Amino acid sequence: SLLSASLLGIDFASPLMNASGVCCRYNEELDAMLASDAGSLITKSCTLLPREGNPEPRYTATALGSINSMGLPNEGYEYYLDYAVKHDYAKKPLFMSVAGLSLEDNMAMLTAIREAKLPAIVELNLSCPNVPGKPQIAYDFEAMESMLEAASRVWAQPFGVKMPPYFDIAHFDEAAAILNRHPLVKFITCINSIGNALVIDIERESVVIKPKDGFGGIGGDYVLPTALANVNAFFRRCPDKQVIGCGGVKSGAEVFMHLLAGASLVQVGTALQEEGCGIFARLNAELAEILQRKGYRSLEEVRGKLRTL
Ligand SMILES: O=C(O)c1[nH]c(=O)[nH]c(=O)c1I
Repeated sequence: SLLSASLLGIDFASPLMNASGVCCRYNEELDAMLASDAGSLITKSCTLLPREGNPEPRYTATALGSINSMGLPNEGYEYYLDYAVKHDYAKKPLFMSVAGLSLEDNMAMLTAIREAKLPAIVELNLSCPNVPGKPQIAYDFEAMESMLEAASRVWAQPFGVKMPPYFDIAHFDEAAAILNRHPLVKFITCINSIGNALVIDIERESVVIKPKDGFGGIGGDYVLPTALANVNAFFRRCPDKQVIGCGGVKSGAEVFMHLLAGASLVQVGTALQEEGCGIFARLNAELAEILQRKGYRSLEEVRGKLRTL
């Protein structure tokens, strides 16, 4: 149909899904995603053991988006593996986000998930910005290379990566070259939040989240142009891979922008957190209206068709 999409040869009724971290920590949230009009769903990034995460308040919405320093709160990988074992893959595809605190933890989780022999799609999170003392992997190119080499060896089947935003053409070039050296990396999700921003409330003359003196990753309107640039930069540099767009989606228009930039699927974070799962019916309808108005009959016809001047 008009909104059909595919990734790794798997079919999706809609290109839309949640961004990992939103509406996906607990079974009830994942079931709400399953019942929604999203084409697929992804679990909260998981660690070997359950984590409470950072002290609250650790998420705040603003007029232009959101700021968070959650600190990787999750139920531990076995909780999400249980969900993946029970999931009905004929209903809609399921992604698992993995964000171990070390290379060894990631290998242990990937081994356990591999041994479960499930059709779940793995998105390896290389960009968690809020674990104090842990620099995010994708800003350390040697660490990223090592992680991808180990994950390719251990997982030994297609997977994807969740990337932070880059802001320098030389960094797009180097990161893409590393990803292109790992053929099992079949999709790239761009972007994670823009890390370590600071939101100030002038009434209280204060920061708005407790962890890290108020420093946190931002999402929403703040990040849309950066997200589109990262989607298009990796789409241009990685012709053998697919790109999942994430960042600044709140209407059909931004979904359409991500598709033009090269996205195969599109994730929704801040707007989902604020509006709830009903957003997917609205976004599907708004996207369909744009496609019909412009005479497109499939997402294929739009993907990567961004014109330059
Ligand atoms: O603080 C978090 O839990 C978090 N927050 C984000 O904005 N992105 C991430 O990948 C993660 I793992």
